[in-house]
Amino acid sequence: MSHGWGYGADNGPDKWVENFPIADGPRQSPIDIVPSAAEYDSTLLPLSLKYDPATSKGILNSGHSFQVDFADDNDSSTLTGGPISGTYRLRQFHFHWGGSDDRGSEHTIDGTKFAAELHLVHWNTKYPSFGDAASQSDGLAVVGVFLKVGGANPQLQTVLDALDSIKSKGQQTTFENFDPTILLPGSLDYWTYDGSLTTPPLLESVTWIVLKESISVSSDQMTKFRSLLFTPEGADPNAMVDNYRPPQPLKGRKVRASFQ
Ligand SMILES: Cc1cc(C)cc(S(N)(=O)=O)c1
Ligand SMILES: [Zn+2]
Repeated sequence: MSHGWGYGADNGPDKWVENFPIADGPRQSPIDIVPSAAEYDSTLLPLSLKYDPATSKGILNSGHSFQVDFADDNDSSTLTGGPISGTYRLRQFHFHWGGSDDRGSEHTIDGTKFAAELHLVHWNTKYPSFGDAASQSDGLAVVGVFLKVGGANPQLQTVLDALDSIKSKGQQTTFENFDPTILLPGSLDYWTYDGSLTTPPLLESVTWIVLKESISVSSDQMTKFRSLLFTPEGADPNAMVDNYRPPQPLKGRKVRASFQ
């Protein structure tokens, strides 16, 4: 039984192309963002993120990260404006992080890694479902937010307090009445480019919207992320750390900025 993809030496990002040839595709993510090379686009609209806390459902250890899932059977929690057309519904958010504070983000800025990165995943309601949207070139929109080590983040702590209940792969618990807006920085200025999912199946269906302003996280809070396990209960424990893909070739893509 060949083991599935992961982030280890034998099944990590450099090996994914063996089972997912799109890994070498023309619009892969993440990328290194070079602000001086990004083009200000005055036609880009402000982001409009409208989330209803009543749509948050549960929190799950997926074995690759942890995610908070949202009810997406109506337009209660949506992304509109920004670089996208139409309405995209919030599906889930999750994080990527490192084994130490000097690494962990997927996107980088002028080669600088952050300790972690938050992804808020939305799907285009012109398609009937998330699954359908995920295979379409304009199917998904992911808002990325960098976590920079500094002062403790009280808003993040409410999420981290739930991690004791989902230590192992496959564990989940309820996580209700949570508004992810509280995780966002003060400014919604962003860079945007056409990319992909950053984990298999690496589908090239994502409009990436990476916020310029980071949110804070303390070193102690980073330790909490690292208390999770890649492995299910009863298996040899393998700490969930370094669950990030490194930047991929730009291959001629333009990165636009919503700000000057
Ligand atoms: C596989 C996968 C699924 C989802 C919903 C989101 C991602 S990511 N890391 O590109 O935001 C990856
Ligand atoms: Zn992600």
